[in-house]
Amino acid sequence: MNGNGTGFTTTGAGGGDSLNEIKTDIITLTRFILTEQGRYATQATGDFTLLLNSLQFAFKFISHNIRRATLVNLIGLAGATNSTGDDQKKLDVIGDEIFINAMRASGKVKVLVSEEQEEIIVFEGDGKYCVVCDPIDGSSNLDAGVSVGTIFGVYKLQPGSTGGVSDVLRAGTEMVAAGYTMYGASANLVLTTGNGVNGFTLDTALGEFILTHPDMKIPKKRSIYSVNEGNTVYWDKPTQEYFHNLKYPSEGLKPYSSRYIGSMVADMHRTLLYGGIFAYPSDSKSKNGKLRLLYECFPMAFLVEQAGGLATTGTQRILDIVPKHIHDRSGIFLGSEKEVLKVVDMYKKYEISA
Ligand SMILES: O=P(O)(O)OC[C@H]1O[C@](O)(COP(=O)(O)O)[C@@H](O)[C@@H]1O
Repeated sequence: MNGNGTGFTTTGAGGGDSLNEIKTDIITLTRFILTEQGRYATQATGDFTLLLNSLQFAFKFISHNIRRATLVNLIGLAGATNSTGDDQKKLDVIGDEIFINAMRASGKVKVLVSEEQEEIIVFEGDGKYCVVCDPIDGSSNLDAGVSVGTIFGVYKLQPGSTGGVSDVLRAGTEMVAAGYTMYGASANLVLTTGNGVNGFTLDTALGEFILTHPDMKIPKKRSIYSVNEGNTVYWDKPTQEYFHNLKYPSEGLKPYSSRYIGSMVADMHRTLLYGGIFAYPSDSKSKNGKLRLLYECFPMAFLVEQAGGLATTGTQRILDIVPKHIHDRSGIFLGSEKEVLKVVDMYKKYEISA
């Protein structure tokens, strides 16, 4: 067991490296999950490992198609809209199909929710997991080659259930695993099963996700904010004052830096690594946010909390919310603990309660 609690070394010390620095003792995702299941899941049946194997196959297949999209005319619109009214990109449809087929083929999934599907999908068989996903998050950036990603969350089927919407209309606190794969310079999978957060990088030559970021911890504070300021006029007073204070700090303090890619996975990957705060506040009139609770907010909130950060609406912990519909949306602020606590304090100052 070494200092980073994962039991694995990524620096080579004791990792059995051969003389010329070729890493010969690499930790693949499957090896990592098998060890983790062995350590945490007393009655590990291997079902979760098989589910994760199907998930990583879907990520590799989607990554492959995104990389060659311009070459094989997979760029542009598919000519249809999805369940929440967004124009579907061709890769939204391809990513969705790849994900659905992989989850069906795993034999371990009973219920699937996808951003691209109006209703839940209930698979044949005795799968005991429910998966919620956004197959291609940030797809509005695809044609510009900006990083996009797949976001997912996993619930256990409720005891005695034969698979229905009530298996997924549950608080985020009931999720047993969550993560995202970002398709950027490389494909990065960031995963939690409730025992911390670990990051893996796809080695396309080996076709394996390799542990490269063990035991990720988000910095407690960092002067970086990430929000679409074009929406400022729609924000409520606490949100407007909060971001105003970051840009016009009191005497002697430096203003925060602004970073916004417009692809939640990419903005969250940077926030997890560097710290700071990402937000998509709700509209003060409709009280509606843009990002979907089940397959965008919950998985990211689970990861951030497991990495030592916080996730809130401003007045409520994101993971405590119980959705009423599978495509419900919510306002969200998440990231470094000290940054998010300033948002909570601002809402308290305005006495705005949940
Ligand atoms: O363009 P906006 O309004 O800033 O919204 C950007 C946000 O919307 C999203 O693109 C929504 O995701 P989808 O692409 O999955 O619909 C997020 O990735 C991103 O954070």
